[in-house]
Amino acid sequence: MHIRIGTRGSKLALWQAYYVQEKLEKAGHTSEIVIIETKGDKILDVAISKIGSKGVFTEEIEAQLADGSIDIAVHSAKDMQSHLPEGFELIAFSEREQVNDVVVSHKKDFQFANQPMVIGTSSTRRIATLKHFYPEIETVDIRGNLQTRIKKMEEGLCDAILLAYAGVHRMGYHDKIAHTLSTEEFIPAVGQGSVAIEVHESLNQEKKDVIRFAINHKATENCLKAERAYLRYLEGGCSIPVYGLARISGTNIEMEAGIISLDGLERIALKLTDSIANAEQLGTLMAKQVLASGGDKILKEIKEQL
Ligand SMILES: NCc1[nH]cc(CCC(=O)O)c1CC(=O)O
Repeated sequence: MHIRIGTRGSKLALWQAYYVQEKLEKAGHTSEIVIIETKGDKILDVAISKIGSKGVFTEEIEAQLADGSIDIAVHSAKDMQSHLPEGFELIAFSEREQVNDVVVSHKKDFQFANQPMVIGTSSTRRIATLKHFYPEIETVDIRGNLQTRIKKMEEGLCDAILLAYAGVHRMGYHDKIAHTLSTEEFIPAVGQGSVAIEVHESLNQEKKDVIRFAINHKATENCLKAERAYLRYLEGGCSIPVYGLARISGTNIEMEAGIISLDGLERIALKLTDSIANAEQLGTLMAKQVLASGGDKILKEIKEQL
């Protein structure tokens, strides 16, 4: 079968598209990559929260899925909204790689610790978590793709930056990893480390099946079902510091998730377990318990502040 793969043109997005292409090829399918520029790629100097975060990196891609110009779109799973627009669905999740956030530094003798230093990150989740566990550390806003961020750091903006291991690994910057953050403190963003395949419901079923068979990793899919159900119930957009990580343990799924106030003072992190078959219910139950444990108040405050 021949599959047309739509993707953004950033280096990370292209890595993901080639990764999917390779998996399709191994399963005996040919494919081509179609690069699509989105509004989010064109507007570089305005904070995403100001353009309205919904769909700025996906609208143009979804238009091509809907009219059949492309068969699938490839995304970082963690960048996908918890509610997709009507008619779109995620049909596969690639095997998740190491989920941790990492500290990347250009300084040879860099030591990550709770002592004065400047760390670059624009993620509200990472900023609040640093404030909670490492109050001595100062943060500075840093934007752009990985290459741009590393350049800004080397030019002196900060001592180190916080990134997802997955992106650092995909871009080949292992040698700059100074420290791997524990998932106990830095619970990652929902979906971190997996690549998601989006289609329009009109795509023919045989193609959907073939693509799912070539790319989907069942254990990752179950974990992401729980995590995305959690995010969906909270209606947390990407600028809200909620986190959630599910892992398979035998026939069970173990989930750790919560929310943190923007100043880092109030942090909720709960653990729940259920059987794999109840992955989605587990995510929803987690959201209800996080809200009931004070998360509702934190979420309300965050929405007022952002
Ligand atoms: N928010 C941007 C983004 N989207 C996906 C990744 C990395 C790859 C992944 O986690 O799947 C990153 C960079 C980062 O957070 O450091």
